[in-house]
Amino acid sequence: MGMNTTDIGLIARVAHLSKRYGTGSGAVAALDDVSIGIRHGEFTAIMGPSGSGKSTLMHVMAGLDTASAGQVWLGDTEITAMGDSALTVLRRRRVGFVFQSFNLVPTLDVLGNILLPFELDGRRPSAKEREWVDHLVTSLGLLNRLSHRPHQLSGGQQQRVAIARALATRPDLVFADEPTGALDSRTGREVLALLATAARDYSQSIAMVTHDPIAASYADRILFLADGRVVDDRPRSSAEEISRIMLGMEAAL
Ligand SMILES: Nc1ncnc2c1ncn2[C@@H]1O[C@H](COP(=O)(O)OP(=O)(O)OP(=O)(O)O)[C@@H](O)[C@H]1O
Repeated sequence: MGMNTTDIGLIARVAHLSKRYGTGSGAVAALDDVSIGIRHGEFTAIMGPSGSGKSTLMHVMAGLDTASAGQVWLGDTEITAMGDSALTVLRRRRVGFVFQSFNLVPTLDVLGNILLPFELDGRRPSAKEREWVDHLVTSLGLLNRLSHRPHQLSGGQQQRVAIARALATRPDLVFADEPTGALDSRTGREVLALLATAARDYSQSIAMVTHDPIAASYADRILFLADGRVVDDRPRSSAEEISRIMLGMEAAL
């Protein structure tokens, strides 16, 4: 309890986290006493069968949903103690998101979408931040697409824009929710390789929710959820090993 989250190499942490939906006999325990840490600079996959609580865990960790019990920290900030408006500011400044559906603003061009987090924070990027954005644009292969609108881009290109936007402010933690769910398998692998590179080269902490063993095989670490509980915690594993663990979990349900 005395140790700060960041002192122990964690960028986020949850302790005895529970989330119930509904009341009485219709109540569902989406999360049941979950305690985990997300390590700084790692690409962490959160896996589990449908209904195991993956999305709920991500939403509560990102301050998008409230906990029924337990605590959540982002860095040394306990977000379970914060109100809605403080959480909105924290999400804007310290968290990035990559969604299955890309969630780009259709009326903004690529550059406008990438710079949106600064816009929403009511400021312009500093010279250093603009340099970083230029670097991201180049390394993600978006340089000759900057004035295009999202509908003029392929799915893979749209997801690369979403990744650039998520990394633009160098957030403490990027949450990726089934980021390859809408992509063909080759494009999906490219996107996963980009996320893995962001963790390796930029020490970007990433937490990715997925039910796809191939996607999880790109992660440095894999947390397995079943029935709202953490049931396994593995270092980088092959898609075959991950599939075996998942099959074992489903057989046990
Ligand atoms: N808003 C809600 N109201 C009631 N029950 C909910 C709500 N959201 C989730 N649940 C329930 O909580 C449990 C966990 O759901 P969650 O969406 O977190 O699972 P998941 O692992 O992300 O599933 P999937 O892979 O299918 O998206 C499920 O039993 C689900 O039905």
